[in-house]
Formats: sequence, structure tokens, C-alpha cells
Amino acid sequence: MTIKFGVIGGGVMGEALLSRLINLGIYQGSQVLVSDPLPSRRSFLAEKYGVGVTGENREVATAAEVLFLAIKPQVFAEVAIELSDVSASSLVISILAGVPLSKLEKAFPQHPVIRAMPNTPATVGAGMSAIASGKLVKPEHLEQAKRIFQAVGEVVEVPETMLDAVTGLSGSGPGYVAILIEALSDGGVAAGLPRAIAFQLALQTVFGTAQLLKESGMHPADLKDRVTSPGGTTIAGIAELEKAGFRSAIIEAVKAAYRRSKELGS
Ligand SMILES: NC(=O)C1=CN([C@@H]2O[C@H](COP(=O)(O)OP(=O)(O)OC[C@H]3O[C@@H](n4cnc5c(N)ncnc54)[C@H](OP(=O)(O)O)[C@@H]3O)[C@@H](O)[C@H]2O)C=CC1
Ligand SMILES: O=C(O)[C@@H]1CCC=N1
Repeated sequence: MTIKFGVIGGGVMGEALLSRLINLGIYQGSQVLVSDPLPSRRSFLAEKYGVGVTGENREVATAAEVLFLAIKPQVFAEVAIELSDVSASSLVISILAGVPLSKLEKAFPQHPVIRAMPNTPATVGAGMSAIASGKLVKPEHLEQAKRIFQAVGEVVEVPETMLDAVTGLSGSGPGYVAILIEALSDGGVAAGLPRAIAFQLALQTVFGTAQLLKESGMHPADLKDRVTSPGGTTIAGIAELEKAGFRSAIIEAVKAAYRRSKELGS
């Protein structure tokens, strides 16, 4: 059967994307081929999703209609050399942090190339992805890439110059939010709640707040004002957050991740 979706690097994000695409029936397991150096990882993916697996990146690059690059940016150069004489014209989609279209197009000169930045909630269909097109991308390629990322959540098209900032915000963001949820739970435990209840409250509070903001279109500052009763509990908590530089810490985290994304691509 034709290999419609080839994945180089069957790690966290490779699995997140392929699992969702297979579960939604966009591809059958037999239409997906994944290369990964670790035999145990290959067996795991083959057993769990019914995909084809190989240790040879060239096999995937030769066979796939869409070639999905999900290796770390640090191994991109060696993989590019390995694939340099593969003759194919597949659509290449790279999710590598930082690696610019100029480098991707140099490595795959015959191919339409799309640089994308998804995030881990893609695993449950709640991802946020941004995509930018290279020079050889035609409308049908862009549509194909959008279909893939829409299957795992929301997609926005951005100029490539924005992708490092996207990486700092939505790409890395699940890490920041996970720490927020963990810290809220710890706060609950410190205030006397059992751990399991504290975690449930923290998780649903973050989820519900995001849902409320999304469905209502309300500005976050308005929501904050609605929660803060004069002389009440919330303003006492917010005063501590401001004292600790909470907003600034988050802004600096996004900026640091943005800078790191740029570094990884240079
Ligand atoms: N994690 C995230 O939240 C996000 C990550 N990304 C990007 O996705 C990419 C993958 O990240 P992530 O999934 O987290 O990383 P992982 O380390 O989980 O996945 C990378 C996979 O590639 C394998 N690999 C290593 N060397 C090679 C090689 N030469 N050929 C083929 N496969 C190889 C690794 O195997 P082994 O472990 O044995 O080395 C691993 O299974 C990165 O470029 C990252 O910037 C983008 C958005 C979000
Ligand atoms: O931490 C990283 O480098 C990757 C890119 C975005 C999320 N994880």
C-alpha cells in the first residue's frame, strides 16, 4: 500500500500526530511509516498503532507522500546529509523548533516545504499549531498541511518570522501551564486539602477558565475583575502574585524560549 504519511523521529510529537491521525481515520496504520533508531520504540509504535516501522530514514523519505520531520533540531544536520540524495518530491512538513525554511529548503531542494510548530495537546485533539510555507508550496500543499494540523486542534498560518515567537508561547506553553497546575495543587495541599482533591480543583480551574475566556470572548482582565471582590480573597492572592513577579516571570519565560528557538536554528 502507498505510504501516505512518513514520520522521521517516532518520539513524543511524532507519536502525538500519528496517533491522532490514525484514530480519526485520516490515515490507516498501513499507510504510515515511521523511522526511529530505537528498536523498542519501533516495536511499541508498530504494536500500538499498526504502523510500519524502520530504522532507515531513507526508506521513509523515499516512500512517503507527506514527509513529517519530528527529530530534534540538534540531529537535523546529520539527517539532512543522510537524505541528501533521495529523489522524491513529497511535501515535507518540519516541526523542528528553530530550524528555518531556508535550511529546510536547502536540505530538500526539490520539495515543497512547510515549517510548523504544533504543541503536545495535539495528542488529545486540543493542539495549537502555526504553519508557514516555503517557496515551492502550492495551495493544495497548504490545504494538505492544514488538514493534518486541523485533525489535532487549531491551526493558524503565520509569516515564518513569527515562528520562533510561536514556539516560545504555544509550543513551549504546555510546560508553563503544567507547572501552574502543579503549583496550584501544591498551594491547595499547603492550605490543607488532600492531594487528589487539590489536583482535581487545580486542573478544572485552569480548564474552566480557558473555556470561559474562549466561549465568552471576555478579556482576561475583565474576568480577573469579576473574580476579585473588594477586600476579598482573590485580591489578597493576586497581590502576592504581583509581589513575586508572576506576570513578568511568564513574559520572560516566553522571551527566553523564543531566543532559544532562534539559537537552535542558527
Ligand atoms: N515536545 C514538544 O512539545 C514539541 C516538540 N516540537 C519539536 O518536535 C521535534 C521532536 O520533539 P519531541 O518529539 O519532543 O522529541 P523526542 O526526543 O521525543 O523525539 C525525537 C525522536 O527522534 C528519534 N531520533 C533521534 N535521532 C534520530 C535520527 N537520526 N533519525 C530518526 N530519528 C531519530 C529519537 O530517538 P532517541 O530518543 O532514541 O534518540 C526520538 O524517538 C523537535 O524538533 C521539537 O523541537 C515541536 C512542538 C512541540
Ligand atoms: O522544548 C522544545 O525545544 C520543544 C519545542 C517546543 C516545545 N518543545
